[in-house]
Amino acid sequence: MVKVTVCGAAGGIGQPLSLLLKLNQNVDELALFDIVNANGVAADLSHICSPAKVTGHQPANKEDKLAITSALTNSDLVIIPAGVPRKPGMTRADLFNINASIIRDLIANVGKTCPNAAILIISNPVNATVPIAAEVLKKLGVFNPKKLFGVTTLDSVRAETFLGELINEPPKSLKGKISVIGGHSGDTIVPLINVNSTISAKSSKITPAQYKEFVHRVQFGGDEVVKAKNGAGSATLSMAYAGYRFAESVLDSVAGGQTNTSVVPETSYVYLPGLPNGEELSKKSLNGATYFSVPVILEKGEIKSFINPFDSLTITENEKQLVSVALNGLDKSIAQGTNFVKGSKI
Ligand SMILES: NC(=O)c1ccc[n+]([C@@H]2O[C@H](COP(=O)([O-])OP(=O)(O)OC[C@H]3O[C@@H](n4cnc5c(N)ncnc54)[C@H](O)[C@@H]3O)[C@@H](O)[C@H]2O)c1
Ligand SMILES: O=C(O)C[C@H](O)C(=O)O
Repeated sequence: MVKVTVCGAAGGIGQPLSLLLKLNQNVDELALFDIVNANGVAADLSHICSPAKVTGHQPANKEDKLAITSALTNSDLVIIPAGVPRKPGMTRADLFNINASIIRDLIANVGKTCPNAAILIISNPVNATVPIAAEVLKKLGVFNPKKLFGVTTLDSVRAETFLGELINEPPKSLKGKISVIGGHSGDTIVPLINVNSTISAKSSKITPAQYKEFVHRVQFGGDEVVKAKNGAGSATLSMAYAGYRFAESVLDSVAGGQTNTSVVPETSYVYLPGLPNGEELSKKSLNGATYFSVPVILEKGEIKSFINPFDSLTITENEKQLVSVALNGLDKSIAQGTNFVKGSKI
């Protein structure tokens, strides 16, 4: 019996993401929580003839705690795209003031109601909302670093698409052959295109200008969408696809035990000191950074191990330089998220 809860289910990401989850044959119950329209979205999806039973959970007023509790009770996987998106001219960091408290409060409910669930954080700024979630769970004494995931899959999806266009490869064949590590905003996002020899050989044919443009598009792909939507929000449909792709890996690992070796690891922004060999990676190659996105191997809904990108001899000096820039930006966001919870009552 697998229960998945989506918090923010009526939003631009929440609705298409919930649709994709409704189609997943491994899901027995899909609980949709939102402060608006959760019941409407649930009624709509419930008519689809797939196995998952869909339930809507919408608080009657600000004091109503029953809706979130019923949405989370017995949940195995909680996915959170709740919060505000960017408008043109904003950075993801500008969302902190509103989204930090939304994540803090939702995670406090997760920690109290379904502390063993795997948690996928989509809400921005991911670089800070994941540390917020970790600190809340630590305060509650239920933090399991193997089950807290910042969703950065959209960066991988973009890298596969944009590099595929450049080197004339179907993007599908690039899955797992390039890694996007670091964080999820601007120059904290670091695409590595040399981790696979076949791709590296093809990529070596692109010009330095094309490579520079590729890195920029991966780092600032979100801005392209924000600009094109012109005030109507940020990426929703590509994000629903990406969020589902990551959720599907988690669900596969729940259903099948260890991820099949033919299944490619997805990258996620995680708390390194809580993972086997994570502290070593952090100290040796990341100046002690505590949160970083790395390709993770899953087993039974949690991280079994991760792939250390620095073990690959193919990582270039240029890519190492991108990592050092990323670490500066990450430091500030991690401290901001951590300090926010220190001053909060949970
Ligand atoms: N990780 C990524 O790669 C990525 C990609 C795209 C967007 N995002 C982020 O995802 C978030 C959501 O984006 P969107 O376009 O779906 O926004 P949206 O405004 O369309 O939807 C957000 C939903 O969250 C709900 N919500 C607000 N407060 C809530 C609360 N306390 N509890 C439950 N639900 C609540 C709103 O009612 C709304 O339905 C934004 O922060 C955005 O920046 C992240
Ligand atoms: O750009 C945004 O604000 C949304 C998201 O993080 C994205 O990368 O598309």
